[in-house]
Amino acid sequence: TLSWSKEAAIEAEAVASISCSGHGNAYLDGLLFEGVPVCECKSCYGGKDCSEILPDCLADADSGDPLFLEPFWKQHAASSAVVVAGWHRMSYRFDDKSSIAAELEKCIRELHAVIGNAKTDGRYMIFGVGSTQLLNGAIYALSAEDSPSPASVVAAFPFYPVYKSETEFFDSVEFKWLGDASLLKNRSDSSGTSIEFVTSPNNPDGKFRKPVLTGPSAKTIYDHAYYWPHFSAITSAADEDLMIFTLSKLTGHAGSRFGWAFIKDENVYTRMQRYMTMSTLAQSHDIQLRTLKLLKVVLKERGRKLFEFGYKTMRERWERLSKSFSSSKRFSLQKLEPQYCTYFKNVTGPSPAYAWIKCEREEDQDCTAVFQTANIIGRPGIAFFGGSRYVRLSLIKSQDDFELLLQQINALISKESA
Ligand SMILES: C=C(NCc1c(COP(=O)(O)O)cnc(C)c1O)C(=O)O
Repeated sequence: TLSWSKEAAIEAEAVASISCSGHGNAYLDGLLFEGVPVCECKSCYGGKDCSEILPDCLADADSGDPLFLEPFWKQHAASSAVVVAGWHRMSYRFDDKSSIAAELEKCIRELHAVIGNAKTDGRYMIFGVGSTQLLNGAIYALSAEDSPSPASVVAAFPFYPVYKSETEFFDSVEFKWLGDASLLKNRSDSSGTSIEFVTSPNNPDGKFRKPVLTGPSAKTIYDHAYYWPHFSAITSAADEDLMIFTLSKLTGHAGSRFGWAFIKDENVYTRMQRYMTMSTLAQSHDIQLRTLKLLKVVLKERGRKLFEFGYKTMRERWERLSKSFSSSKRFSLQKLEPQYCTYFKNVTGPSPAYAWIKCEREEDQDCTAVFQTANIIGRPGIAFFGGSRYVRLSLIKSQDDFELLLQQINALISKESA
């Protein structure tokens, strides 16, 4: 029979039972009104129980907030919840003096083996506060301390903007943001070390990528945030010296801030460890416990439940979006091909996290503005160094968000024939 944990379970279920009309949630740490947490409504819904649709609401497709997976976790409420004892792992370190939970490390390695998206043997693991922290940790780790000139940090256009903004923010003598990887394509090897971010599949266009730069002084950080069956066919197991993944795009728990890296070279690992120690000392024990609980759900039936749900959701969204754009001459979507997926053991159709839209008309120089006039908020193409003729629309938010986005897109495209 339950004893000390009963109160926590009762409290959690009481809050979960507050109805927000399916268009919002009440949370244990939510704002209290008359002692009860209020409903926090999804965008474009309001009222005490989120039952009111706000008039003339904008379709916000700016952020890659992965709420498309929330329904899955509600369907798996019992197996994905965890009660955290007040005395849970209070020490800075685990008993074996490491900063990462051995069971969680084992579970993550097993997950990659089951999905077949990465080789993890013979590699060290580091946990980070989101992969955001690991990205700069990797830059620091790959920049040589004794080099006469700073390492040049690059990425092929279009690329995830944080690579530039984070590298410039952590302004260092050891590394400098340079820009497009092609700038260094034909350089002589004497021009120092380059560190290239390779995002595969890519954000914003979902395409598979290889490094632009090769050779002994070209180092590469593989960002595989989206290399999961929700968004991409698994074509082979990534087998690189430095690979980064994030819980945000695997389970959708962006707010938990948990990412991990696999590193082959011991010196690079040691330097990255030093970066993590200097920046956050260690990764939260609370989030490691929760991540373990979530990944045990993912691993049930070799990931089938989560990835069938994720892929089905994203595939259907892409099919509906592609159908809408097929009748447009004004806008075009990125071209993605079906691929054989070694995980589903079948050919799977494109299901990218983002639409990377080009405005084809001569006069539509500012594509973001064109969508803004149609009450659609996208992320400007210039943010990815893809040019102002492009705009990125997030396809991974909630179903409410996607339905409103599609409604506004259909209205915009229908005006072409008017
Ligand atoms: C949320 C968004 N990107 C997250 C992201 C991240 C950061 O994810 P974390 O939540 O910090 O683990 C890392 N790498 C790539 C390629 C990403 O796209 C976005 O592009 O809107």
